[in-house]
Amino acid sequence: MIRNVHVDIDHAPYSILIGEGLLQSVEPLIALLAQKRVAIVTNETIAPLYLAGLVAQLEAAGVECQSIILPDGEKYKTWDSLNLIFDALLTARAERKTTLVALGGGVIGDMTGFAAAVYQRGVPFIQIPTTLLAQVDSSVGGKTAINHPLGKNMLGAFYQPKLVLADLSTLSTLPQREFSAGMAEVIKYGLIDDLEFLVWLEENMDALMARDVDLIAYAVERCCQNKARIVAADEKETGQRALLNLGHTFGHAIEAGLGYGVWLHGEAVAAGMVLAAHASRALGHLQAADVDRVINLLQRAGLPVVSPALGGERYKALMAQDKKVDAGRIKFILLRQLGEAYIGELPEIAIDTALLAGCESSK
Ligand SMILES: NC(=O)c1ccc[n+]([C@@H]2O[C@H](COP(=O)([O-])OP(=O)(O)OC[C@H]3O[C@@H](n4cnc5c(N)ncnc54)[C@H](O)[C@@H]3O)[C@@H](O)[C@H]2O)c1
Ligand SMILES: O=C(O)C(=O)C[C@@H](O)[C@H](O)[C@H](O)COP(=O)(O)O
Ligand SMILES: [Zn+2]
Repeated sequence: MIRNVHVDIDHAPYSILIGEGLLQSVEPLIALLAQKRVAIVTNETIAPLYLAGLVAQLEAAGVECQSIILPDGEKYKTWDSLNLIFDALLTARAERKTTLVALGGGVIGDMTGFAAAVYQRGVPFIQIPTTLLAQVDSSVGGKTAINHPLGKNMLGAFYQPKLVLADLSTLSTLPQREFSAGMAEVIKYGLIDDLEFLVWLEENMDALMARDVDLIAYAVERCCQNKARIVAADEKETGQRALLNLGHTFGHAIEAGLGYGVWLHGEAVAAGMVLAAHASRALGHLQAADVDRVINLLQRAGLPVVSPALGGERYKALMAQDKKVDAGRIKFILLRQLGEAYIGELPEIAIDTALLAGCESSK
């Protein structure tokens, strides 16, 4: 069964196709090519698993394929890696109608999308997400970026793909730690504005973590529906799209503070959502039992719920770089109740209370 979620952005609508074995029949991808030529961007881990099969199918359909294989890891989400893509495209004389195909997780997707936005001022691109995180979140919505040592995803562009092809079968090779990381973003959707889904996740988390394929398919579809709705209403994050940043103000500080790749993005978001829950409790919105519910669900997904002891001043300095900062004031995504997030500010005392409650002791 192929599930199809439509992303209804006026100037750039597209489909998210979700199903098992989609990489075995890539006709929908071929149908969208502006010329019979693609450059597939992937990494050293994914290439041996899925690249040859994809290339064989495309070549059988007469599509000329260039493969660009990058080093693997969040620490390579950099200008240097982006330049490797540009060098390869220019050397091969890739043209304006050549489609870039991102085959991989969020790191590959974010960098390929950015390269596509910039190469010859914009070429088509297609997402083939191969991690749970990429299938439920990063391949959808057109946020593309690289990191800077001073801040996460600081350089990038909004640039939508022409198609997202989420083959659930690729998750069979995904390590459990990475699967857990993706589950953090899944839980995020429930917390933001989908209480019914949050309850469903509480009921089904053990089966999801045991990789029940039907449940995973439903979760991926539900997350994509939620993200598509939010992104279609606010493509460039002038307002409500920022809700998708729940846990990220703290989480990005953890990623940059520890060094990119030490904690996975999803792990940092999980611990960051716990800090956001503690902060929401400090404001009087959540009860202790609500915070425990968040912690319990994340733990059942194999995720960290205690943040590293970077120190309050370091957290605040890193969060002061957040993209949601407005006139020097940090905007946080907070919870009015479970399933209802809002954009707000935090008094210093609430930040301190949250960090005290949610960080490892520095002793
Ligand atoms: N653009 C967005 O809206 C958005 C949303 C969420 C996260 N992100 C970004 O996404 C990145 C995290 O993405 P991620 O969690 O996918 O990490 P990732 O891209 O680093 O992939 C995780 C690991 O799994 C490996 N891998 C990928 N697919 C595999 C498969 N099928 N089998 C075996 N191994 C596989 C990768 O090589 C890597 O080692 C972060 O940089 C984050 O900032 C972007
Ligand atoms: O799509 C969005 O919008 C998100 O915020 C999704 C997040 O999960 C993702 O990590 C995103 O890259 C964070 O955005 P940023 O603008 O804070 O870098
Ligand atoms: Zn994220």
